[in-house]
Amino acid sequence: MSSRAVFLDLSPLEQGDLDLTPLHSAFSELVCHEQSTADQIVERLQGAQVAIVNKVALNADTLAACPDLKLILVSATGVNNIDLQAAGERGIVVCNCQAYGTPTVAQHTLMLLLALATRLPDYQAAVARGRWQESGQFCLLDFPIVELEGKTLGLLGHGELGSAVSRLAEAFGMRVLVGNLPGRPRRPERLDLDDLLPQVDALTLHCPLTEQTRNLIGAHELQLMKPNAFLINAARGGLVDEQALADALRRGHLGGAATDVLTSEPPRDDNPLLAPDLPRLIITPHSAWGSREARQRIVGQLAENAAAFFAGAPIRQVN
Ligand SMILES: NC(=O)C1=CN([C@@H]2O[C@H](COP(=O)(O)OP(=O)(O)OC[C@H]3O[C@@H](n4cnc5c(N)ncnc54)[C@H](O)[C@@H]3O)[C@@H](O)[C@H]2O)C=CC1
Ligand SMILES: O=C(O)C(=O)CO
Repeated sequence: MSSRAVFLDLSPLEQGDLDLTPLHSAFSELVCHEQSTADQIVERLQGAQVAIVNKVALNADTLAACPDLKLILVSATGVNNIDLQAAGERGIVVCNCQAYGTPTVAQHTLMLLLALATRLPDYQAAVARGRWQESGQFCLLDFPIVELEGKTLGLLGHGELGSAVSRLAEAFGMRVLVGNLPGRPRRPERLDLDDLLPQVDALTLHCPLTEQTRNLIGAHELQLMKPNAFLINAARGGLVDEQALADALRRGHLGGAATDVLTSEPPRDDNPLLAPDLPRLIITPHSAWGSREARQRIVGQLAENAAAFFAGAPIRQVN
């Protein structure tokens, strides 16, 4: 099989610091685009057997208009941007990258939890405003600090990243509880959401975005959480109802929230979580995965996935 591959959105992966040789060696021809808008996708994929995407959406109509396509390589773990069913119906194999950034994403998640517990953004802003010099004492303690040891962390998603976060949280002396997820077989050793939420001091999300997990955390779930609990989302924006979270923070219901992901990325200015008056909210720009080490592992996995597919034994196939 000839192997013409088109990478539709290389720019988030390649920041000028990677060795792309394995990727170029994996195909007879590789065309790379920095980014592709929705109306460029079909034209760019004409004659391509392989599409490589990170967050570009490949829906049923797009796939129908690309009859040569045999393989989609996702340069990420999350595959919610691909219509997996439509791909399967057309005999297109979809492979993702797995465990490529476990230390990087887990440290980011813990960083968000630590920043919430220690009120890092508030103290940093206070020092920048000159509050320390004015304080008349050696320290500034304007914002209550939470000790994590002995507190309970709830996990929704206990795969690669959830397990790594669990290990780090246990190293901080936290008790970890895992929740059952909609769309997955119920496991007796895990807690149903309504039982889990009132018990946790912090909740962190590490599951995929699917139709069943969309708005997993909405107004009802936020209300079940302790009024001083933390919510952390380094998985996918659609897992949390953003308006409900903004309302809860404004009411002072949560101790704080931190998110690395928003429902649409890049976000629009009218995203409810970008409102300037929201207290105790930390936002990072979907940067949790982005160490050079993690991005280089993605390059390696994309090349491995391509080689395995051409050898007739696909690996990391998700459909
Ligand atoms: N912010 C970032 O930079 C990154 C975000 N992610 C997100 O984190 C998510 C989790 O990544 P990993 O832990 O590596 O994945 P994983 O596949 O190892 O673990 C996923 C967890 O969710 C559960 N799960 C799987 N399919 C499900 C479904 N259909 N419905 C409900 N639950 C399901 C699994 O049981 C498992 O507990 C990814 O799907 C991705 O969306 C991943 C990497 C980087
Ligand atoms: O790997 C993922 O799912 C990410 O979101 C990073 O691209």
